[in-house]
Amino acid sequence: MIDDSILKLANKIIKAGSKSFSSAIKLFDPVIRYKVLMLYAWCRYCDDVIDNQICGNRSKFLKKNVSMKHKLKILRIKTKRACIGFKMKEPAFLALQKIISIHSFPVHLLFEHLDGFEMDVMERTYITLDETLGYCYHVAGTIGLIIAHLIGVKEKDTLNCARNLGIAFQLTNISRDVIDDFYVGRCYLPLDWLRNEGLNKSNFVLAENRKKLFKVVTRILDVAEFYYSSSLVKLNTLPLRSTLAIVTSWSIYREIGIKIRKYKHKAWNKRQ
Ligand SMILES: Nc1ncnc2c1ncn2[C@@H]1O[C@H](COP(=O)(O)OP(=O)(O)OP(=O)(O)O)[C@@H](O)[C@H]1O
Ligand SMILES: CC(C)=CCC/C(C)=C/CC/C(C)=C/CC/C(C)=C/COP(=O)(O)OP(=O)(O)O
Ligand SMILES: [Mn+2]
Repeated sequence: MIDDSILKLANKIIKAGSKSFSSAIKLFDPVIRYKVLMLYAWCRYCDDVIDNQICGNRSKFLKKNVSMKHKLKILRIKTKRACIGFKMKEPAFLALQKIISIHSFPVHLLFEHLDGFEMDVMERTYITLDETLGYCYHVAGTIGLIIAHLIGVKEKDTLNCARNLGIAFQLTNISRDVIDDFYVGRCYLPLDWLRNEGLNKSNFVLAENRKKLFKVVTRILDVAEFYYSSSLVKLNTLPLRSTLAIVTSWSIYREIGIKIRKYKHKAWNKRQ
């Protein structure tokens, strides 16, 4: 069942794509780790295709001419084909088929995840916190739900904890990457909250506005705290190694937010 070549590649991808997650994943038991690695390979591939990157790294070698809309359409078609058993070529879709062949989970969550990419492709702006949370659900809450299914979670309350952890991670990710995201035309901060500080989606990035930006980001981190704490409620119902892996990723990623609070308006001078 465990196909070595795909496993080796997936390990390389998560090491390049995320120091944070590649360390925590080691604590899962081998079978769950394999499934989560396969899922990461698909997620990272989709994110890289849409962002025109390789493992999260901007790459000058990638061609820029294909429209993001077209790339998203292809991702949806290939994911659908992988789900219904087509013979796939790319490792990301072979990895996805590995999961589907050993563990059934609601595959509609894969398409809800891609719906989050559609918001990026449409260069969506987010007026209220609710709209920002909707984006977080699609790009990360769905991943939490899939991982919970892969761990064997069935219980609704526990699935909600997994969804909430994904949302907490994404709120942290938004806070960490707010300046970098601006330079690729993205702002996930609620425009209402920027307006409260006299900012807008064009000037929040200016050096003279960093202290005001930090006030908005602190509010986002406070919301993330709500999701971090609500994600722990049902952790004790999971197998021990899964709890260990999740608590480790919980602390590592949440630490990024603690560093942002510590460095305040200087938090974006280097990557936390
Ligand atoms: N200064 C930066 N600005 C934007 N992206 C960066 C920067 N440094 C690293 N990255 C991207 O983040 C990814 C991992 O980089 P790095 O190892 O520094 O952070 P990380 O701890 O892995 O982040 P994560 O929170 O994703 O685990 C890479 O995909 C890289 O492209
Ligand atoms: C609590 C229970 C029952 C289960 C836990 C379920 C899990 C592990 C939920 C977390 C899901 C998850 C890992 C979502 C992705 C979050 C996220 C912000 C990913 C971004 O990846 P990075 O590599 O950090 O970001 P970049 O793409 O910006 O580099
Ligand atoms: Mn990363």
